[in-house]
Amino acid sequence: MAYIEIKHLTKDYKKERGIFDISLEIEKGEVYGFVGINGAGKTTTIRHLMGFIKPDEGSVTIKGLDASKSSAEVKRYVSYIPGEINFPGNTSGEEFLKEQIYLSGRGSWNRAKELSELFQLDISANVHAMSKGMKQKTAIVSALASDADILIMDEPTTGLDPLMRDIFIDLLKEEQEKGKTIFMSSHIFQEVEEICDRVAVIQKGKIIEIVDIKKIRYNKNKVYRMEFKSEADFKRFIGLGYQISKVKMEDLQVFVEIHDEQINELIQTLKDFDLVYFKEIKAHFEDYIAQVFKEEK
Ligand SMILES: Nc1ncnc2c1ncn2[C@@H]1O[C@H](COP(=O)(O)OP(=O)(O)OP(=O)(O)O)[C@@H](O)[C@H]1O
Repeated sequence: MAYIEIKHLTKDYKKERGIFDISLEIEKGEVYGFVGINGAGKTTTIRHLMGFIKPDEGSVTIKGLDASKSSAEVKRYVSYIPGEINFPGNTSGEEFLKEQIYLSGRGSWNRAKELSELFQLDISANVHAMSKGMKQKTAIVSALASDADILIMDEPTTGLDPLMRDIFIDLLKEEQEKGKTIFMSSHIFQEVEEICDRVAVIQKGKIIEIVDIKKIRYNKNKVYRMEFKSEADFKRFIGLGYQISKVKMEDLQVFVEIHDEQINELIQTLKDFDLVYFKEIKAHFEDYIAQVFKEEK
């Protein structure tokens, strides 16, 4: 059984709003991304994982426990960062962090202090007087200091500046090395590509694609872009029958799609041509997803 198992999860808010028949399996130690545009259904799904809402249909189990029926027990293993942070009580950041460690019965204050320094977070400030970014950092420090087995995070990088986002991403990589299981939503494709093993894409409440990031990173089908010196060479190359994904006539440029095994043959062929340049176009999750969204429309 998967560590986190979402089975046919449905919450119908009517007028095509909500989530519909979502099934995902997240394995132990996996960093799993959940991406989609605003209103796609990320928060609704995550709130089911935390047992905050009951599904109309389907189920969520975490370590075999029903997230809805055994929500208190599930919380013993899970640290959660909500999308909208509203701190209870009228305390300082420090008091809040200490209280969370006390209430959850796990984690360490030393680690919380260390993380606060890393994020340059002033924990003497009252949680209600904190800026959006400070609140986000406090929630992140609390989640990471708790040393939970599973991290569930709803758009955790919202409100962080690029430097802080990098620090956060590095910390997640450390958590992953410790064997933690991470499920995070995001609308920033670049960050999920950087740290996730797999990514599910949600659109209008439905999963439209589950992407194995390694397959994009180590895809054996590559795209090469080349520019020819003369129009004659440009035309002659096009006539050779290679799989051409795009041409830019005015620049005499050609984009060729080719499998790694054929690359030597292509290079041999090109010896007979005058080129301005030849380079590989790196495939990114963002491009891949743009294509998926285009096909879905
Ligand atoms: N309690 C609710 N009652 C009615 N509709 C709701 C409720 N909660 C969410 N929705 C609707 O369900 C859809 C999914 O919302 P959700 O908040 O899960 O999306 P999201 O992907 O998290 O978006 P965002 O990135 O904007 O937070 C939206 O159309 C939203 O308006």
